Amino acid sequence: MEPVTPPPPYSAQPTAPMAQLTTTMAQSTAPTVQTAVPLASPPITPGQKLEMVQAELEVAKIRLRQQTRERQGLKRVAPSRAAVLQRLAPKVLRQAPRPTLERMPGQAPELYSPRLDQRRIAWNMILSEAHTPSSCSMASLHKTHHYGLMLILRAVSVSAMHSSMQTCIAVEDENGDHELLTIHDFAVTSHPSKAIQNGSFFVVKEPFFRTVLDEACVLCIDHPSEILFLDANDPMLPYAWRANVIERSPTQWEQAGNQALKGDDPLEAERCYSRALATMTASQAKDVVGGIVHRNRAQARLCLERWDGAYHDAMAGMRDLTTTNDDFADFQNMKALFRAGRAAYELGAYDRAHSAYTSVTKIAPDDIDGLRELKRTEARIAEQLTGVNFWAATGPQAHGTKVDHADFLRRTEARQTDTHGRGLFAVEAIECGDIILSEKALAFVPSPAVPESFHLVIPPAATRGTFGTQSNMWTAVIQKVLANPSIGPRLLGLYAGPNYPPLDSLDIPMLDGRPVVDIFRVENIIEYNSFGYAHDPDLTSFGNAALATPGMDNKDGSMGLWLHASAINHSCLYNAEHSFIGDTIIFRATRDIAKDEEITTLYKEVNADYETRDAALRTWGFSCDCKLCEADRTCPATTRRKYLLQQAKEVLERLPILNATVEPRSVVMMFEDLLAQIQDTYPEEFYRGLPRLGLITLNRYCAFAYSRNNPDKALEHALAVIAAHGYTLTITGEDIELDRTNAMSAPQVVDQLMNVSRIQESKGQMAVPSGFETRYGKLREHRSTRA
Ligand SMILES: C[S@@+](CC[C@H](N)C(=O)[O-])C[C@H]1O[C@@H](n2cnc3c(N)ncnc32)[C@H](O)[C@@H]1O
Repeated sequence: MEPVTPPPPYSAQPTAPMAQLTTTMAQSTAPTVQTAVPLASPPITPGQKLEMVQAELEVAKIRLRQQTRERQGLKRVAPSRAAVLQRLAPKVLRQAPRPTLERMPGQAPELYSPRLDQRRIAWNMILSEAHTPSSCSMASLHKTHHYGLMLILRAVSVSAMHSSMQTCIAVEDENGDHELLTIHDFAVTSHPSKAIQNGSFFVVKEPFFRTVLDEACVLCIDHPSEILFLDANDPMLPYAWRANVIERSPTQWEQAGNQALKGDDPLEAERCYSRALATMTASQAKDVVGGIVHRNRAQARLCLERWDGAYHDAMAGMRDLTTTNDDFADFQNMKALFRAGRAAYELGAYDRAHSAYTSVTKIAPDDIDGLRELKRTEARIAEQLTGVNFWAATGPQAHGTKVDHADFLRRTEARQTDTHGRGLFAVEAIECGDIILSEKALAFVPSPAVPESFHLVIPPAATRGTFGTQSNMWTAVIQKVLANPSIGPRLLGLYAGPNYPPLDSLDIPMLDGRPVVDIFRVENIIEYNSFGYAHDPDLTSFGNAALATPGMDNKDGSMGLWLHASAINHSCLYNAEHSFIGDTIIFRATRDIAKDEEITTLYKEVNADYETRDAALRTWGFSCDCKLCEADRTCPATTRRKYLLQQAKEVLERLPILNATVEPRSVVMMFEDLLAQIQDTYPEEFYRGLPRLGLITLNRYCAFAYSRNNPDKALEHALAVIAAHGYTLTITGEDIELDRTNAMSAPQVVDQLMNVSRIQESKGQMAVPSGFETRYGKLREHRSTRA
């Protein structure tokens, strides 16, 4: 079978030995950056980081282009083994402690992200040109190299760290040609030894070289499915390499698996159990010993968080009770059911978990563990219908990073929109303030433990680099989907940017027993769909901000990917606002939402200046067509407003100096004058009923300035802040009505509403506590609950 889309890096004409490949394509892997900053240096701001990232990107690309020109079309001369090992040596020496590539249960995500040498500001990696994974099985490939072909290689060194996300190792082929091989860490994670050992054998499917900055060319593997490890006695190996290993019996493999499981090595245990099953006949696999091996492999897979496989193994490990009726068989089935229940629970398949635990309680009605798990699962099933009250009794802070609650998604569904791709729609009316949905992340990564250091991943053709938490997210998502291919259809159904049209089939194909995942598509999915935790806890409307790191931008701070919520499109006049509790995202309605109305949210804080706002949204590949953007685009005064807003910004920056040198009253008068001019740039025919964002900041300042000695003026400016957010406040006698149709909720609105209430109280007009105050009280910490 030929690959559907020929990957660009392959040379068109395969030749014989590895040594004769030519370098025709500019593929690159940069060396790790040597920029050293002393440990005690002050923290680097996101802005400075971005500058460094851009500078590095430019330097790397210039050097790369130059070297590519020099090498274009050159016949490759195979380096000697000594030369290859010499190239590898410095990497081995400077190697930082390798991460544990497989995350163990209960281990916090940051512990398995690569630990960084703190003296380095960045570990960078320039990617290959994006290409699809090989779609060929081993049996369909010829035993040599390049497109349609494969290489069989032997490692001749220990592996070293090539970049923050790549391993490299010296290899040889059966002709005795030597090369350096770089492997994306994703591809190594499922290898039993967790790193490639000296002397190990493997097949590389459709291999290619890429040019690197400091070391001629290297063979490279990006997609995890393109490397397959072979046993020492595999018949595919050249005769001279093959070891005379005596094959173990199924029972011996099973015992080796048990030993590994006891020794806390679930990866090796899984490999041994798989070998035990592979060496059994079909009928053996179904009998008692086969059942034991399946159940044990289920346990190993639970430890590896391979829930899909764990569930199937556990179910395969069930003994048929119609033919056997003894206590031991019951005991074995309870084991299988507990394992199936746990795997299903972790996958969020609560109906399957419920059925497993119900069966447990049928076998042993008084089993405490069975009853507890059944109750827990029933609570999750109820939450899917009713939602979760995260604030009940203990409050949001009580939930850890990994929230043990079910998703609440039934009020919304994804549908096709006319112009924005898929969108999320309400299937029932939702009241202002109500929870629209809550969802656990497919993958969640907290901000790096060492914020001063960061990964930098640079696709060579792109103008953007990926850094910070986002590169850790990439690893987390790939690991999750490799371990649980059943997630594939929901993940691959997400928008992946303009270069990745929707797939015909969303199932993850299996080839040679391994899931085939296109890591470049997944990287784009993360880029377009993940949410970053707000970096300013003060701007977080509700939920806990513990995972947000002040001073970090989204790419550096905690972030996650939510499959259902990813269908939500942007609108500056949004009707939903999100926050986070642990790894759960929660959307609430900021106004009443009608049945069948589209749910929209803010992708980026809305800037009063249209050009700035539009530029930010264009990074997602669109221009917003909400009424506010439409007004800003067509209103002739938008340019003048930009000029005035710049003036206001400059004045505000000079505020401390002004306050010290000028009579405060004159500053306020200057602001009022500017406000009047900005107000003129919002003609009523364009902005009726819409927010006027350029009026917010200065009105807030004036409301504050007047709050001590001029309650009427303070009230006027407080009401102006509320109106500038798009709220229409109508006061008729004692009735106050707030029209939220085009409003933008914000903590400042809550502040100003409370200001209004205070001012009225000071004027002797006592407000009757209602709504917000009866629900949340008057305490300042509750200001975070939005209007
Ligand atoms: C997280 S996805 C949202 C779901 C997406 N529409 C889909 O089809 O799956 C983000 C992408 O949706 C599109 N999008 C979101 N809001 C939009 C808007 N207001 N106008 C046009 N496209 C929008 C953009 O292509 C953006 O990169």
